Amino acid sequence: MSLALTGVVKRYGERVALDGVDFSVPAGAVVALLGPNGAGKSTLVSIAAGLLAPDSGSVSVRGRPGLAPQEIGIYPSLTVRENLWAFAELYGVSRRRAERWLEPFVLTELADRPAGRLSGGEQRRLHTAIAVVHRPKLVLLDEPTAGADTQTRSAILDAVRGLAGDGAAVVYTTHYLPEIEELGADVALLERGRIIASGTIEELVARHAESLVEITYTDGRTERRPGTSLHGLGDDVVRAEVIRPSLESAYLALTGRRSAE
Ligand SMILES: Nc1ncnc2c1ncn2[C@@H]1O[C@H](COP(=O)(O)OP(=O)(O)OP(=O)(O)O)[C@@H](O)[C@H]1O
Repeated sequence: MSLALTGVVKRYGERVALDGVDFSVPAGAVVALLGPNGAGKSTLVSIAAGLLAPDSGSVSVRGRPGLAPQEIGIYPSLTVRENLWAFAELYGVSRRRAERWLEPFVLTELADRPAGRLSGGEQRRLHTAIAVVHRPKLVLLDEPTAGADTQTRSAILDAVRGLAGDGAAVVYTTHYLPEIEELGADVALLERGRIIASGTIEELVARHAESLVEITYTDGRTERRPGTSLHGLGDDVVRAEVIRPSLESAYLALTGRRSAE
């Protein structure tokens, strides 16, 4: 395993952020870590990165992980190229090798621009490239596509596929389920500090998903009914959406929430 957490507990004062988590990722796998706000995803990623120590349990990591936290961390006054050089130097990676990351993250044409003057999406691509500059065996990406445009999203997804193809283990947190389906990633669902479900997308869908109709009424109430029938809806319905068995409906069945809620 490139990453293995066993029985990990983490508290912030009285608050239990992780409550006995077993989580492992083999080489070459991409595991999407899903869960509602406050479930403990960032805490788990920070522990895997070695930034936080668990209160109990054990953590085993192969090599020095590459971490892209939620908050973008770049040197704004340095150019894109110089940012890659600066982080490469920390890891003893040559400048030439560091620059190989320009292309997969669609940064070649921006290489000589100061990073502080890039758009949000461009900065996020650089931030992610920096995390992998030393070709880590374990890559930790905390909401790498938050607020990303289409180009950034697809560059990051392609890069993730490439990294896993080269044998890295990738942990990927997101609230956006279609990209998990696009990646074909395995899934671990965290809620209130516990892993409540894990497996391949197909396994989660087979075990937990059912068809649902989500009905929104004029007074703003929302109701979810099993099945796919739209018959017999009254005049007080403003919207009715059929949610077919999918990762989204499995997530809903497990957490009682839509993924974006
Ligand atoms: N530094 C901190 N001090 C106190 N409580 C914290 C701290 N960091 C996180 N928490 C709490 O621990 C719990 C887990 O937080 P965490 O940030 O790991 O969740 P998350 O799943 O990453 O959430 P999100 O999807 O909103 O990013 C939450 O209840 C949060 O309020």
